[in-house]
Amino acid sequence: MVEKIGVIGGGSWGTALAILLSKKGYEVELWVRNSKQCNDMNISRENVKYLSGVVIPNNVRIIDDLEKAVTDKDIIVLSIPSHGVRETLLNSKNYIKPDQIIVNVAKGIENNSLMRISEVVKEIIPKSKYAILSGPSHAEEVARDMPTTVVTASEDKKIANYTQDIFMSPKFRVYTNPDVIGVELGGSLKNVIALGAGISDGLGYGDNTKAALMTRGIIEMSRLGSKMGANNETFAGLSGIGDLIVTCTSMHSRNRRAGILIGEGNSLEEATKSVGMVVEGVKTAKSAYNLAIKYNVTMPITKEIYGVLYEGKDVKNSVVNLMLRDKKHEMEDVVKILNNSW
Ligand SMILES: NC(=O)C1=CN([C@@H]2O[C@H](COP(=O)(O)OP(=O)(O)OC[C@H]3O[C@@H](n4cnc5c(N)ncnc54)[C@H](O)[C@@H]3O)[C@@H](O)[C@H]2O)C=CC1
Ligand SMILES: O=C(CO)COP(=O)(O)O
Repeated sequence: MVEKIGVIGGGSWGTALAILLSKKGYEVELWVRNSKQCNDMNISRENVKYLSGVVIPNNVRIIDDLEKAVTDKDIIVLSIPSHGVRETLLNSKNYIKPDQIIVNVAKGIENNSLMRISEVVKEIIPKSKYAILSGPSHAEEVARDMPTTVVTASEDKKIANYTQDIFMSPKFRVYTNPDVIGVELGGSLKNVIALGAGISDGLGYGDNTKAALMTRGIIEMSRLGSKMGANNETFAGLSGIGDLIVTCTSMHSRNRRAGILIGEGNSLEEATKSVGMVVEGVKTAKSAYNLAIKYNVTMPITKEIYGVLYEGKDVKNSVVNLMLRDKKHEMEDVVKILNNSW
């Protein structure tokens, strides 16, 4: 049986995944919200704005009709920015049936509700079959067939295994993990740390500083995850440290690039405008900051990034604040986290 797949969201990631899935022989429809962009993509067979230089195969049907894109699909891939997921699901829920599998690839946490995407999906389509696909996977490289590894998580093992089979290819290796909370949090929270890594680069700091941000960053991500019910080991995997590494070090990273611009003295608005694609870490910084308060978890890096983005804090003062915190035993938190006694 040929699987029918609707990829909802024609940004860089949706386009790259539509190409990957179409090469596997599935029937793929790619929904692009903007009609002009949809038309342009049909003419040029390229997503010039979000993924230039990559040919979109003719067997990917590019459409702007959301109803058609979700109707009768075996799988619906949600590849829109996290802040657009709720609205898009509300607009399409009447056409989605409970036996269709929803694979979310967005990495973010809602600002007002502080909900993860699985929770948003469950609220709007209560009986849906849900999986998340996440990990170190820049669209620019996946679309060019560069070896990439990711993880899919679902509460239902059968759905995780099915999603693994659907996406797996010789250049795209998919692992499974039952920990939906951990995989969702890892992919979302790493974007906040990546903004920090970019800011550090923009300030002219070096590899030592970035290594510090990444190492202490994964610790505070795990700390929050632990309180929210994630499995701590997940943060040592592809959706945790793996994605943190790629996002903090790659020039493809939208979050890191925005951070660099902020570190160089640009405003948040100037930075996001210049990147021109979704910088999920900006909104997630607000959600993570509020989750840290809600769960009474210490997240110093996230707190400083929030201060820079939303309270007009000077980035240099933030570095000073982080460096001059109270003295600590390095492994204290780690042992507690690993023992699940945090
Ligand atoms: N680009 C990448 O390499 C990867 C991105 N992701 C995640 O995938 C999600 C999508 O990211 P990208 O494709 O990079 O974004 P993008 O910035 O390349 O494109 C976003 C797309 O979503 C559309 N859009 C924007 N706001 C919308 C809304 N409110 N409702 C419906 N559609 C809307 C835009 O028109 C555009 O087509 C994000 O959560 C991102 O973190 C995950 C892995 C890799
Ligand atoms: O999550 C991503 C790659 O795994 C994409 O986000 P960035 O572009 O910020 O790295």
